[in-house]
Amino acid sequence: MKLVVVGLGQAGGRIADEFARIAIKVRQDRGLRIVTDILAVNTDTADLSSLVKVKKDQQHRILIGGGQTHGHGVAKISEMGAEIARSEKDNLIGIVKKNDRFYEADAIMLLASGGGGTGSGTLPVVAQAFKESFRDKPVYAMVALPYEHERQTEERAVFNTAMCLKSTHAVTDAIILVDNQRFIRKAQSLANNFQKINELIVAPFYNLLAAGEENKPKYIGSSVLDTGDIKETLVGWSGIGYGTVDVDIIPKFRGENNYLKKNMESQRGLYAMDEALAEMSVAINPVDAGRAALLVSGPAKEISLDMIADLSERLREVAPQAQQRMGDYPRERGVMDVSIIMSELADLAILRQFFQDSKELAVEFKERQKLRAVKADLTEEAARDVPSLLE
Ligand SMILES: Nc1nc2c(ncn2[C@@H]2O[C@H](COP(=O)(O)OP(=O)(O)OP(=O)(O)O)[C@@H](O)[C@H]2O)c(=O)[nH]1
Repeated sequence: MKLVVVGLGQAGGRIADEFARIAIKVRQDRGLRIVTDILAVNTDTADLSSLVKVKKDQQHRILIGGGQTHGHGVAKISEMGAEIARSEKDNLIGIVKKNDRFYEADAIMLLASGGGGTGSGTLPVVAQAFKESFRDKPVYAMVALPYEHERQTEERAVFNTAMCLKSTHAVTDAIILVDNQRFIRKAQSLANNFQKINELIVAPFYNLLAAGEENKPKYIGSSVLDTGDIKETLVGWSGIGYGTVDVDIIPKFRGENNYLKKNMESQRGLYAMDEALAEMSVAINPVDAGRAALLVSGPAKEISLDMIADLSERLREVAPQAQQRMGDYPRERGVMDVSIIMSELADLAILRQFFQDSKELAVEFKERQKLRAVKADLTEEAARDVPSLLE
């Protein structure tokens, strides 16, 4: 599968940069193309300059709203991000279309954080514009949700996220939710290490995108998870998970007993699958998933039909209502990994929390505004009889 990747705002740009890194790696290591173009769009010049892999020209690092922000961002005001995007959308559509390989792209992936102002505000507006202009390509969004401490202390982060999610859901084919907090559960030191978090976020896409593009017969699995499968799976609220196991962690069976040998192979796959489920990008209830896709990748010798059947059975157990798609990709060396997409999720507690909190915040913001207006009137009243120095 080939994507046009567009990162919006600082987080979006950095995640796009990570997509650029893996795209280069897939091209070098496997001779495959998984993206047709990667753009970073921002209201902040410094954020654009700090990227590493996204091409440096103005057609790839795109400054928008320079007239309003003078290149300094929108300071968390997502309404301003949205307004800027409305005036720049035709320009962005033009840039995306101009790329020679655009016709090869299977879908568009937009990336942003929910908590800032540029990414959260521009995302729904750009998604809607792309959806209307590029009718044959699905538009997906990936949204990084704020950390727990930001949810507790930064009202704007909650409010922006809720507005962004509600609006983006209305105009995209799927939203992949990425809860930043889940990526620091294991190691608190990751809190300030966005590069590492972004690597973890993007890791599942390496094989998921490459598997369907593979053209060498020996690397084509018995069941290919191709672009059509991913498009059929990615619908509505979605999460993504990735698990990996060292092939040597469960020693190879060297005896003659085929049953035990197969059993050990399956154990490796199941181990990686359990990790992928435990490490989903957002807390989900898999029982609630309407669609699921699983890709297992590993050395050809280690992937058997029995193992795929076992993984499929486990997936059926954990997500019994999901329309299931499975694939194998005999490519990796030394490791076996499993990538999982869970989609069409209806029961997401974290979403309800964002919407509920921001509903209360909206009321509070109005109250505060009223109070400020009353106080301003009182001050003006008090100043009325003071002589002015101006003519
Ligand atoms: N996953 C991830 N999250 C990030 C990254 N950088 C910032 N964030 C999160 O994104 C939110 C802040 O949004 P930014 O993307 O920095 O803001 P912006 O969209 O550029 O908007 P403004 O700065 O207001 O113009 C916070 O919740 C951060 O925790 C990143 O590289 N990766």
